[in-house]
Amino acid sequence: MNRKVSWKVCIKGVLAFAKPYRTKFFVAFFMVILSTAIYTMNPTVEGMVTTQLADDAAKIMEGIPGAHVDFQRVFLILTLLITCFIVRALALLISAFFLTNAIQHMMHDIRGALQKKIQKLPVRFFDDHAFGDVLSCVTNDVDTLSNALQQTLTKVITGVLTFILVIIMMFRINWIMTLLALVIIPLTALITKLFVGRSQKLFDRQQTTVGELNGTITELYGGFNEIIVYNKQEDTIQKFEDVNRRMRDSAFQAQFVSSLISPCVSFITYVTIGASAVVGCILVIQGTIKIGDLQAFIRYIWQINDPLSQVSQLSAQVQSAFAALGRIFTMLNEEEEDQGGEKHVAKDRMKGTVTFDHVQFGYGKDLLMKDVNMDVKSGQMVAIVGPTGAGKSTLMNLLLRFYDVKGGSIKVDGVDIRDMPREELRSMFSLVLQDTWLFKGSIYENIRYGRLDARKDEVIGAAKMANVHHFIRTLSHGYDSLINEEANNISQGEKQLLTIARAILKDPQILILDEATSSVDTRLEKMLQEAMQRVMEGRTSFVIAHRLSTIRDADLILVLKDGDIVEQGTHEELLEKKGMYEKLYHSQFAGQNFDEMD
Ligand SMILES: Nc1ncnc2c1ncn2[C@@H]1O[C@H](COP(=O)(O)OP(=O)(O)OP(=O)(O)O)[C@@H](O)[C@H]1O
Repeated sequence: MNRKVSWKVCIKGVLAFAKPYRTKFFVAFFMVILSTAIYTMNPTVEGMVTTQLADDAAKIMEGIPGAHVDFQRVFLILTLLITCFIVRALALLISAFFLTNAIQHMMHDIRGALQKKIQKLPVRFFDDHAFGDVLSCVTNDVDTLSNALQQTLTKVITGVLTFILVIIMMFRINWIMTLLALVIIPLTALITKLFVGRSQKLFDRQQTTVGELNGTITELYGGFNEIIVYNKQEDTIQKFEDVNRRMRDSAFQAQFVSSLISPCVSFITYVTIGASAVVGCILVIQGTIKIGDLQAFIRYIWQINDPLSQVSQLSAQVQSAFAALGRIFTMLNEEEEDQGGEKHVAKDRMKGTVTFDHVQFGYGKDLLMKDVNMDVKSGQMVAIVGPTGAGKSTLMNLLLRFYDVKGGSIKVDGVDIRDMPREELRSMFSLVLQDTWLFKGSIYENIRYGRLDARKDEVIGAAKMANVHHFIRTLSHGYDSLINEEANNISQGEKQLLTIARAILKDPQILILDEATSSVDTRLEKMLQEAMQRVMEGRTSFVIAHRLSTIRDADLILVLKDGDIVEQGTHEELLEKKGMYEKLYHSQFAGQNFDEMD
């Protein structure tokens, strides 16, 4: 997902999420500043001890009467030093607590906002956004942002502050030595630029190989059974080995080149320290600076080296954090599905009549449906047949207002569905699809999803009507048996029976059924047929049909081809017409399904 909103929007957005926790952020950053200030003070205080001891020793050596080591002053400075350490440790602790607390609350809010947003997105959003992309936005991108705020932000603030304070402290000691030591900055920058440029390319290659490795693993594990059946284990190992080897080589090169930065920067630092020590010693001998100042100065060179050596790593983290920020706020600024009109259908007038009036529709610029008309009375059963890609699912997508018509209108109980609140429209429907959706939870919860306020006896009643009660009873935990995340611990037909029970429980005015294909055994197929007959009783139903048995009794059969209804009528009427339906009908005796026909 690419960023479609400006940085201004992103920054404003992130600040809005941070606002409720501003006091915590303020305390955390104040503590970070305090700890950095103490950190840069330490070398000077340590230097004071050395200077004191050196001065006292010199006086004793010179034999000055009364000369002695001033332990009282030494202890005073050491106490100051220890106090600094304690205060710094406390400041770091407090800042970590408040920062983590504020950031995790903020991430919780961002994840919640993303989830709310996804629920409000129009179905068409998922036509051009991969599911993986959306998933990665809610998980990976929020994680990247969290890490960036948690670690990178503190490191950047500490680094910049340390850099400024250390330079001030160095100038305070001696400006000549400082100018000499500052050579370290352009040299480090040069080395970093040189290596980062190279390692960035290698890291990109490593990332691409990681993507390939993921793809290969998904493909291989996803097709586990097929691979075994086709005896392709050896090929599989070979294929994996190939990507794995490339992964090893690219990871090695990337890591090796980037690991060179640190020793090179350290080398420059050592040379600078050596040079500073020589100049420093001369200045100490001349009496321009104290010995403790020299010691402090060398410690400062180390302190300045720290943020410098982290620049490349930090800049990569900052870049990926900004990329994540861009994706998050692009998602949060996506256009939501409008909630529909204000026209309500009174509860007692909800009958489930459906009219398509000169409907035109296309997913893109071209029209798939040019002129679709139908009139379905309350309680009628409508069968929809046609070859694959004819537009059967599209017809249902329009009825549920997943997409809006481009011409004409669709009316439910006499009201144009665009004038109805979407929620009200959808509350009139139940869906039973081939591609069943069950969630991780008990069977009871899965059926009750149809109507959350249903009593236990109503859930059991629905299961009985759906022919699935007996099956549930055979499970060791009955209605409390758990369905796992992939719902692969029960069969396809049983899953569909459960979704029928869910649909029955909802007691909708209109039902959309995608008839099961031949993937279930004869016994289950019979149970499914029975259950479907029961759920259809007394309500308007649309059945995307694949077999004859369902079609014969339908009140209306719609024959679709290339998006349009080419024939409609009852089974007998359509047979008499001797048109496409008759052709499809006879082809079924030859063993084909309707949707396999052209
Ligand atoms: N989200 C979409 N975006 C673009 N085109 C789509 C989309 N969904 C379906 N189509 C296209 O619209 C046409 C009708 O598809 P539809 O899924 O309605 O057919 P169908 O009759 O239900 O087919 P099947 O029996 O295979 O499920 C097809 O050409 C399909 O490729």
